[in-house]
Amino acid sequence: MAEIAFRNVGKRYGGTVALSDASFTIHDNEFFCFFGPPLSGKSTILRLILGLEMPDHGEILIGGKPVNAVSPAERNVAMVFQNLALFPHMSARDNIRFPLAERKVPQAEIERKLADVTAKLHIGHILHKQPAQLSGGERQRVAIARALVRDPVAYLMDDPISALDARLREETRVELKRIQRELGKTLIYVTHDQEEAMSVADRMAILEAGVIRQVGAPLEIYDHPASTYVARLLGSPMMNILPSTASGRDIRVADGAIAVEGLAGVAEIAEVGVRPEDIKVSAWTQGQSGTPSRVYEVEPLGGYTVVTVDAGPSRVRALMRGQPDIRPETMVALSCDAAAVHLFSRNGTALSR
Ligand SMILES: Nc1ncnc2c1ncn2[C@@H]1O[C@H](COP(=O)(O)OP(=O)(O)OP(=O)(O)O)[C@@H](O)[C@H]1O
Repeated sequence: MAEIAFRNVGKRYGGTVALSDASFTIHDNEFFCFFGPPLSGKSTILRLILGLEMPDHGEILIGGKPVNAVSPAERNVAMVFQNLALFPHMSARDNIRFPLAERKVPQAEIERKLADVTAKLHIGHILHKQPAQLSGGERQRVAIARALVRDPVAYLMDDPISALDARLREETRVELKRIQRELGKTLIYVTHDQEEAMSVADRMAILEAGVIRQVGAPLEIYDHPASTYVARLLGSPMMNILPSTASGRDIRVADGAIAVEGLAGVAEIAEVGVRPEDIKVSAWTQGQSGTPSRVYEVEPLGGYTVVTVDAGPSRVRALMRGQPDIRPETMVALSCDAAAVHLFSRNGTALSR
């Protein structure tokens, strides 16, 4: 059992709060991501799990047992190096054997573990190669094999693919997800890339300045962000957060520039959120009811198009499929289904209706 849990864990460095009263549980065999902007506390969490840092307060549990007083070696969680670095002068085989040879594990046991992990990761045919002769995906499998050979209860990765170019990053994250599924081991993963977090994680925790703001499955958080902070972090283009005014129970969004049929509000509402893919854009025709808006810019991206519109006091982005016939400076009508609208209070927390 490799469930990893934090109970009210806090960590300061001098006057800086790196992690504030964090509580979460990472389940066994889960691909769990920590996601947040730079300096939000992601690496601090990994160092606390590894035992490289001690919490100021709170309890860390691995497999149900408190480990605050347990040394890093005895915790048996493995860190996969940043950018999946391998020793360049060693073959894949020697790279994988290294952590065991270093610990003076008997030769026969090294060979047995090597055979086991190579079979699991399907890399038997590349063991003789040097890292420079391997593809990005193969290097990744070898780097993971080197971490796994110790048979850790969980393995940790700190922004492991951030230095790769965009295309290789996309390939690598698919590969990572597949490897984790095949191995069925707990993988704890740090990234500052929202698309990467969404694509790989079974569940994720979103951080802001040392505070965990929301924990859940990526799509659950995407569909039900608990705050404007979280809403803005997930999705590209990001969610439009728009001022709203309520008259009675009716809500006017962006001074009426976005028509939302049947949207009923709650008293505390201050802002509404609408995802770009939920905004409908249609050409404005003279004499039509509602409020026209001017198209500010159009970005054709092939499979879809981003249309930026000056809607009342706000600039709104809409994501449209394909290549619609919409030009800059023309007038359009904007609308949205009531069900797709998120309501937020003045302090940015989500309101239920
Ligand atoms: N050893 C340290 N000494 C002093 N302050 C530290 C130390 N390690 C982290 N911090 C501070 O703690 C906070 C959290 O840092 P942390 O490295 O955990 O963030 P992060 O989200 O991993 O950032 P990044 O994405 O840039 O790696 C930051 O304000 C950082 O400056």
